[in-house]
Amino acid sequence: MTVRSSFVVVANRLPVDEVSTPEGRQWRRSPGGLVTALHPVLAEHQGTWVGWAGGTGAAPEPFDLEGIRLHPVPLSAEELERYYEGQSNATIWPLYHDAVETPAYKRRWREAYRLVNARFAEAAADVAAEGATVWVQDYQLQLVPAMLRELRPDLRIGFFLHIPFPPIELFMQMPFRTEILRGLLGADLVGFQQRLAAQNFVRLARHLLGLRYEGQMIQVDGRRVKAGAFPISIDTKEMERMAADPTIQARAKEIREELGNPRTIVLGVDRLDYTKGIELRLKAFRELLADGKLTVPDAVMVQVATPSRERVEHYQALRVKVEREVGRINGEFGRVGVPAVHYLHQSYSRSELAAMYVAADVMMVTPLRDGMNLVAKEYVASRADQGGALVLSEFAGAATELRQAFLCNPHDPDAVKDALLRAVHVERPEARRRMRIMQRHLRTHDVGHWATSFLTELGVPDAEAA
Ligand SMILES: O=P(O)(O)OC[C@H]1O[C@@H](O)[C@H](O)[C@@H](O)[C@@H]1O
Repeated sequence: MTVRSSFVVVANRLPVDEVSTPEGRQWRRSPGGLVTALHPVLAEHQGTWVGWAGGTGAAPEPFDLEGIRLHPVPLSAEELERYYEGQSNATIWPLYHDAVETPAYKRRWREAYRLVNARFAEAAADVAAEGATVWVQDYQLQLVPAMLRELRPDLRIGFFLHIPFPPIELFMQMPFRTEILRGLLGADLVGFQQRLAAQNFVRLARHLLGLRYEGQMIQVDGRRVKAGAFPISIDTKEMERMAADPTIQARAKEIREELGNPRTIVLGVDRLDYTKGIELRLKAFRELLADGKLTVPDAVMVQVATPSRERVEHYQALRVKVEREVGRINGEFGRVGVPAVHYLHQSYSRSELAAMYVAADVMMVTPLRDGMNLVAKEYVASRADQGGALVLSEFAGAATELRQAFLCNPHDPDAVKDALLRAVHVERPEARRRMRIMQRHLRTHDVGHWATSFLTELGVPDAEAA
């Protein structure tokens, strides 16, 4: 029997991982910030999360986990290739990130995207109670709001885009641009990470459909659709607590020792994605070694590059480039047993990452374009000792809030080198001052604050539960 909920989240992925235990395969809640933020609201409303459970073929039956109903949506192998790897991650992802890699446009990908979006919309329509609130997440599901409204005009529908929303000139490249825009306009509230992105959206509605707007309110088919900025954040308290844990602190010390107790550890933690600016960061480090401004083993770099979207061509090409650069740096500047760059193409647990944050003197977050970048926020929250320094690209959404970071333009190699050197040599009191201000901001602007602001704006009565 289908359980109906008054609060439904729809996202490409379910917030669960399948793990092997002695009792067999089991589902575990994944540690992401989004599910942490939404858990109280979901639990309070006997909420349902609609999403893909990973894998292809038949989906598991709906199940309950820690007070949330999980409703899996199936994807066939062909849909995985066309909807997820193709349209979502080889068309929309690069286009929305300033086309830093060339987007590919394929009709069969679009068709699969339509079909899969319709499947998600139908699943949401099935599980939503009369008058329920449905919150649709991210670029993989931009057609869902309009499809869902068509099926269920009684629902209150919110949409949040976690990645950037491009300026009109770029968006206009998209072959089915009107359909995407109409899809988003099916929501009552469309949320973005940045004010500029919300402005891009309302201007696009006028440009493409001739719709009138006032401020952030668009008039469409006799309805009002509101756009707004809601910068996402992390579970600050949980990050602070984890980083302060004695076992994490001990592990951080151990990491420093394993690296040979260098004076400066420079850290990068990213999905291996071409938007993240991993190569330009490596290049900046190499040039500083070549200039003699940094030396091995006084300074070492650790780059975690989590495997991601590995069957998509641009990602395969990036891996080759990054690994070539790492090899070049180690070849030129490493010694036996003392590499200059420790490159880790692996996934790490949250606790190991927390220990790396605590161990690092300088964190480098240098995306060419990023909706927010939560790694930057996690690093700041993890430094209860107010040590460390953050180098941050101006093109990460986080730069709007973390103004005390060492900000740089990632397109300018000299600016990246300069920011890195300033972060390496910053005086302790100045570094502490910067960290303190950023930490204060994150304590009030955590992921719970994000969810509450969005849901309150959407008109959910007891959104404070978030
Ligand atoms: O789900 P993927 O393709 O592994 O990527 C990880 C995440 O990357 C984020 O940046 C996207 O906004 C998410 O929607 C996505 O889930």
